[in-house]
This record gives sequence, C-alpha cells and structure tokens, in this order.
Amino acid sequence: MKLSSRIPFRLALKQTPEQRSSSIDTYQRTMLHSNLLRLVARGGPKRLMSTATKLTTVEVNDKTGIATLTMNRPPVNSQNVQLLEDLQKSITEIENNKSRGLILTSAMSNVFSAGLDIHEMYNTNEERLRIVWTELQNAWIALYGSSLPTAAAINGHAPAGGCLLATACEYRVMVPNCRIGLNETQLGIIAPKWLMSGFLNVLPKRVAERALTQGRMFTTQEAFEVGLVDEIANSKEEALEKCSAFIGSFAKVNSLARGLTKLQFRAENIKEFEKIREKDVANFIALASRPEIQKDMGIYLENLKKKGKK
Ligand SMILES: CCCCCCCCCCCCC/C=C/C(=O)SCCNC(=O)CCNC(=O)[C@H](O)C(C)(C)COP(=O)(O)OP(=O)(O)OC[C@H]1O[C@@H](n2cnc3c(N)ncnc32)[C@H](O)[C@@H]1OP(=O)(O)O
Repeated sequence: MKLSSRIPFRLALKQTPEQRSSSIDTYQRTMLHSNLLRLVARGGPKRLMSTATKLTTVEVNDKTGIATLTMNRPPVNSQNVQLLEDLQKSITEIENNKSRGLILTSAMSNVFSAGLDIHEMYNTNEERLRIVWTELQNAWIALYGSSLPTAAAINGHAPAGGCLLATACEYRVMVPNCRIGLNETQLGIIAPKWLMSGFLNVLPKRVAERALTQGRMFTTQEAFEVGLVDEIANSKEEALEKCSAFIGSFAKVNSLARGLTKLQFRAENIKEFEKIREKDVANFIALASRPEIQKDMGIYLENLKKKGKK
C-alpha cells in the first residue's frame, strides 16, 4: 500500500473518472490489507519486553513485529522527569530490538497525556527546571528523530506536551470526544519553535498559526478535519489496529531507504533544534522562574484541583 494512495472517498469524488476508479481500487486494496493486518494484530501473541522502566511498558506483537509503547502514570500521564526518561529508554529499546514500528498510547481510559507535570515546575529550583526541560527535549528528539515508523493511538485528551508527543509521530488515530492541541498561549506562555515543529509538519501554515496563537484545543472531529489527526477510531483497540495498518503499509518498503527519507524531511527542524537546545534550556528556566509565571502555575494547579473535586 502506498501512502499517497490513501485517498478517502470524499476526496475521490473530486477526481476524474480515471483517477477515481484507480483510487477506489487502491482504497479497496488498502481496506483489504488493513483488515488482514487487523486479524494478524488480534491473533498475534504479544511479548512484554524487558524494559527497566517504571512508567512505560513495551509490548511487541510477535507476528507483526510492531511495538506498543504505553505510558502509565495515573491519573493523567502528566510528564514528570521519570516518565520522560522512561519514554526515552523504551524508544531506544524498541529501536535496538529491531521492531518494525512503534505505536505510542496511554494506559489511562480518557487521557493520552496531560502534558508537562506542572507540579515539577512549580516552587522548585533552577537545577530541577533544567532537568525537566532537558528531559522533555530528549524525549521529543528520540521520538521525532526515530527512523522507525511511528504512530500515536490517541485514546484520550492530548493537551500541550501530549500533543507534542502525538505530533512527533508520523501518524495519528484518535478516539471521539477528546481534545488535542497546543494550548500554551491560553496559559500565557510561548511554545518554542522546535516544540511546534511536529504541529507545523502536519498542518497548513495558516491553520497552524491561527491554532497556535489562539491556543486552540481541537475536538477529535475538528482535528480530523484540519489533518491534525489522520483517522478517528471508535475505541483504543480500533486505534491500535489502524496504527498497525499504517505501519504495515511499509511492509514492502526498504526500511533503510524509508528511514533515511523520513529523516531528510525532518533534518532541517532537527538541525535547528540542535543549534538552539542549550539556549532553549536557559530560556525555559528564565521563563518558568518568573514570579508572575510561578503565580499563574499555582492558580492553574488550584483550578485543576477544584475542577477535579466537582
Ligand atoms: C500556567 C502553567 C504553565 C506552565 C508554564 C511553564 C513555563 C513555560 C514553558 C513553555 C512551553 C511549555 C510546553 C509544554 C507545556 C505543558 O505541557 S504545560 C501542561 C499543560 N497541560 C494542561 O493544560 C492540561 C491540564 N489538564 C487538563 O486539562 C485535564 O486534567 C485533562 C488532561 C483534560 C484530564 O481531565 P480529567 O480526566 O477530568 O482529570 P482532572 O480531574 O482534570 O485531573 C486529574 C488530576 O490530575 C492533575 N493534573 C491534570 N493535568 C496536570 C498537569 N499537566 N500537571 C500536573 N497535574 C495535572 C489534576 O490537578 C488532578 O489532580 P487531583 O485533583 O490532585 O487529583
């Protein structure tokens, strides 16, 4: 299955009759392929890999060779240093074990990830802020710069850092009635350029600029309509199946050629990021230490708690 051949029927209708019949044909082949993969994914024995991690698990499907990396930090997978480090360890392990692809998902029932753990940035010292931001950078680059096929099965809300992880992947499938986006401006903060790269990869510049300046959180349906997510699934299981089908679409492609091609698309963003990463840590520390930002964080945390008690 070629990626370029994944044309939904609604787009196929706008094509010439020749294009349409070829698209429908490839669409049917795609569906057949994905149904086959689903059968394999369901039936395939799963192997838990030996990750020495506390907050992530890795399961490899022996039949498909696809690894599922699950974040498991209740209640909302907020990204503390431990989770960010565990993500990196698991990604490295999946790469070293020559899995055919990586699916990122969450063990929570309604949240993919709530983004950075605000507690880790509140009332703390510069050294801790340095570690938090460096580990966020490291986790992002491990995922964004991986040559493996990557997909996110977004089985719940994905604000801020949650959206960052999802958009570092090549493909996104999301369950209904959730929200995803980079809401930084709503919080009175500015996301640095590298943090927007995944978002800018998948959205037209104009849509991305508006969403980022508004701090917009898209519903699942809205995210699908603008292309922030590629498919909607009715359940986590279906999302995992659709992600497997996406990764399976590379079955007949040379993996080295595929990986290098992917990295060529991402090289400029990665180079820019490497150039500024030290300075970016210093900027973050300066911003997060500001008394008014600290005050806002305290208020934000209080409001989250109050909302939780309602
Ligand atoms: C103003 C603060 C900003 C920080 C500024 C830092 C400096 C600048 C940096 C610049 C760039 C930043 C890049 C990335 C930033 C981030 O990722 S910041 C985090 C942004 N995340 C959010 O705004 C999401 C907040 N959470 C929610 O909206 C909801 O929790 C949810 C994800 C939609 C889930 O809802 P629900 O299932 O109803 O759960 P809740 O009841 O709301 O939450 C359960 C408990 O979890 C706590 N919690 C939620 N999110 C966080 C979090 N991000 N960090 C820490 N804790 C969180 C929540 O308080 C509840 O706690 P208890 O009441 O104690 O159970």
